[in-house]
This record gives sequence, structure tokens and C-alpha cells, in this order.
Amino acid sequence: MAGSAVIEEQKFSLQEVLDTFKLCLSENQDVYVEHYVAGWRGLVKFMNSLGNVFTFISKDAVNKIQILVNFLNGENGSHYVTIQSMVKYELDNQLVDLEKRGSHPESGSRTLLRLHRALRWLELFLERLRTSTEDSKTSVMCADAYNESLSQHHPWVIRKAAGMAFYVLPGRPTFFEVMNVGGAEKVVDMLGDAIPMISKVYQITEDLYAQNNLLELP
Ligand SMILES: CCCCCCCCCCCCC/C=C/[C@@H](O)[C@H](COP(=O)(O)O)NC(=O)CCCCCCCCCCCCCCC
Repeated sequence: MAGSAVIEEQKFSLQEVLDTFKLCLSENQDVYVEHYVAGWRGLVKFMNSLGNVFTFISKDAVNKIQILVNFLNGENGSHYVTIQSMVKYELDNQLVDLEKRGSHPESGSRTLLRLHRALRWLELFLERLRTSTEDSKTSVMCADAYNESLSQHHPWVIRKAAGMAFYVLPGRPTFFEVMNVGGAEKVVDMLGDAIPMISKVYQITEDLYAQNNLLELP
């Protein structure tokens, strides 16, 4: 029965992952780092299940998730509970490279900014997926969302590689199947529910970074 246990363990529903983003917001609209990285963990799992071509993308995400988890579990972990407290703590203690990479190349603030930019891609992609029709192409939706957001922060070589990965994305039916949410109608409902939460988390983070002039951290 070991085989079925493994299958059980890997069974995965995108609904659960996107629900994680609902847990991100505290009562006073702070964003919990713990749930934020848990959301990303789930997305990485989803992406890995699409095939090996995507591991170069997920490796980077995994690396960044790990940096944040290390801070969270480290001796100054109490400052890393929310994005707001993290940014304040790192800025107050000069723990962020503001102009160019120097002694703090992997600050929590710059690391989270990379995931934050990717969250905008996700928001745009999911919205396209939500409003897509049977003959829509996931590769096109993905590329359009990427070109509108994350690509602006990537050098040519990464954009090129990302473009190649989009090209081999499975089609919409397989995609929906891997999401494991149910039929197309269910997917649309689930996305309609999840996207506003993701947008909210995105916007709160964006405002925080903008107020502190951190949107271009090296
Ligand atoms: C499902 C298809 C997945 C398409 C993913 C689209 C995003 C493409 C991003 C390509 C990133 C390539 C990897 C390299 C990135 C880094 O150079 C770059 C800069 O970092 P640095 O300043 O430390 O150098 N890193 C980043 O921009 C962070 C990228 C993180 C990408 C995470 C993407 C996760 C996608 C999750 C897919 C879930 C889809 C769910 C839809 C139902």
C-alpha cells in the first residue's frame, strides 16, 4: 500500500493553496510571512507537478522561500512575523542594501520583493484563466501576464528562458485537472473567490514598499 500512500500525500488542490493567501492578512491588515511563504510553497508544488522544465523557475522560488523561513526561524524571528515588522526591523537596523548589493545581499525585504513581483504575475495569470474559454491557450495567458509584470524586472536571458517554459505549458484541460478543483465552473468560482484576496495581499505589500521607497531594491 506504500504506493497509494505516496499518491495520497501528493494529492493536491489549488484551492487549498490559494486559501492560504486568505490567512495572510491579520486583523489590522498586516501580512503574515508564515502564510505568505506557505502559499508560495504550494504554488511551487503545483508548478513542479507540471514537469521538469519548470524546475529552473521553482528552484529560485524555493531558494527565496528558504531565505525567509530561515529568518522566521532565526534568533530575530519575532521581527519577521509580518512583512510590516520585517521591513521596519531591517530598515531600522540597516540590514537592507538600498542602492547596490553589498553586505546584505539576501535581506528579507529584497527577497520578499522578488516573490511580491511574481505575485503580480500570478494575479494577472489567474484572472486570465478565470475569464478564459475552452480554446484559450495557457501559454499565451501566461506569457501575456508575464510580459505585463514580472518580465520588466528580468534580464533578457531570463525572459528568453521563461518564454521557452511557457511554450511547453500543458493546455487548459490538463491545467484544470492538475488544479484538482473540479470542473471548469468550479475553477471559475474558486478563482473568483481567491483572486481578490491575492490582489489585496499584493496591494498592501506594494503600498508598504512604495511608502518606504523599496520597490527597486537591488
Ligand atoms: C505555471 C507556469 C509557471 C510560470 C511561471 C512564470 C514566472 C516566470 C518566472 C521566471 C523566473 C526565472 C527564474 C529566475 C529568477 C530570478 O532571476 C529572479 C530574480 O531574482 P534575483 O534578484 O535574486 O536574481 N527571481 C524572481 O523573479 C522570482 C521568481 C519566482 C517565480 C515563481 C513562479 C512561481 C509560479 C507558480 C505557478 C503557480 C501557477 C498556478 C496557476 C494556477
